[in-house]
Amino acid sequence: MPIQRHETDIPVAALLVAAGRGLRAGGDAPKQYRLVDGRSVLAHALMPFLAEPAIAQVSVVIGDGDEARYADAIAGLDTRRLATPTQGGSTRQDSVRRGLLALAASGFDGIVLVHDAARPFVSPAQIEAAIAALGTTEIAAIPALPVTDTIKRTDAHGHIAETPPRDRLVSVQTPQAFRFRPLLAAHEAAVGARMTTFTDDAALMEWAGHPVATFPGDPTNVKLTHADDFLRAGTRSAASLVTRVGTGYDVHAFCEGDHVWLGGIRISHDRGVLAHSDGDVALHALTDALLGALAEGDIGTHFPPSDPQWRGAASARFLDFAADRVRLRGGRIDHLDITIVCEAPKVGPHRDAITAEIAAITGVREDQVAIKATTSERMGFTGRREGLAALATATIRLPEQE
Ligand SMILES: Nc1ccn([C@@H]2O[C@H](COP(=O)(O)OP(=O)(O)OP(=O)(O)O)[C@@H](O)[C@H]2O)c(=O)n1
Ligand SMILES: C[C@](O)(CO)[C@H](O)COP(=O)(O)O
Repeated sequence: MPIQRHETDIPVAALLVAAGRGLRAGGDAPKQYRLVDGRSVLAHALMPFLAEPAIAQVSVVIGDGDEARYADAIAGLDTRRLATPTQGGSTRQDSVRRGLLALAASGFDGIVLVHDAARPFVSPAQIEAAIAALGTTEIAAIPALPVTDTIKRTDAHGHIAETPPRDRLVSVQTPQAFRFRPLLAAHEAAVGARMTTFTDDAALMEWAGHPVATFPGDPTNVKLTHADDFLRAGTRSAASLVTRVGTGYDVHAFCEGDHVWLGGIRISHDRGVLAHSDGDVALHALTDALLGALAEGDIGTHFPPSDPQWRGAASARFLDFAADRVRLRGGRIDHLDITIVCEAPKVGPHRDAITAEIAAITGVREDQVAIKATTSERMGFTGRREGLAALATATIRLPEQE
């Protein structure tokens, strides 16, 4: 697994706490496992962390008995940087502490981003802002938003006791960024001092005497807390993403050989294909379709044929890159449609395997992948069995603000 580093070369880990019971939200399952726009809240929250190149490791803290729900939630995600989940505690504070201890046991040290699984709308920009805000000098940095309502403190009878001046009040969110060792030490010290009612990790760091910096939060990065939040979440999620469609086309000529690669599958054939990479026309067309939907150039822009490192490369790498770009931009893939044009080899017997392979590479369900094939009725270069062609269409959704 390639471990990518923060620009200061300090390893960065993300810790998502998902062990709460969601009592205020109600429902049949803890809120992080409920679906918003076809995906669990936890999957929404995880995806931008899994796609962030600066993050080397993502750990999730889950509730006792939630193992099957967790397995369902992460199915189809890119789990290469996802650690085995840790069992949480009875409070958020205890769950974070347990997650930190598991990270320490794995030998981790560096920067940790602590995020609520109940905040599914976290953007790649907020994750990058958290890392940047910590920079090389801060110990803690948290996203903060100025409050727009007047905030009051009440007494035990519900009467107003105080109206603090609003100009310095902020409401804070996650992801909160910390130097790992001081955060773990603060958590351990708090347990030792029986200080167990902190509602965020920054409050723990304040208690331990550390300065906590702020950076601008994101009003859309709400925490789903009450049942009504789910009604608003469905609307927000659908409204904030716009549909983009991209198309791709690729051809390769046959040459001497005994197999071709099609849709990530090696198929025995009496010809090979002339290509710099493995010559998989289906994956090349699909990569271009995704890059087209993103308006981020084409396969040659990112993987120039003049670059020797791509000689013989598995085209799954190109497709994986394009699918990661969608996630990194906070988007999602809705549908992938491919038509392969050739007289031979026959695609039908391999359709299911190709579908499964493309779904696995791109992190979508198999029912979001359509594989079709046709001959060109013996006309043209495919009809004369001189080569293979593929066309692809990718439908994705991207955040509107982009
Ligand atoms: N024992 C706990 C309690 C909370 N959390 C996590 O901390 C985040 C913020 O907590 P909150 O919104 O309070 O979630 P719940 O505790 O699940 O909600 P409730 O208080 O309504 O039961 C959530 O991602 C939640 O899963 C956790 O990991 N372990
Ligand atoms: C961490 C947090 O999301 C920051 O706003 C918040 O404090 C969590 O509070 P809760 O009591 O767990 O809902």
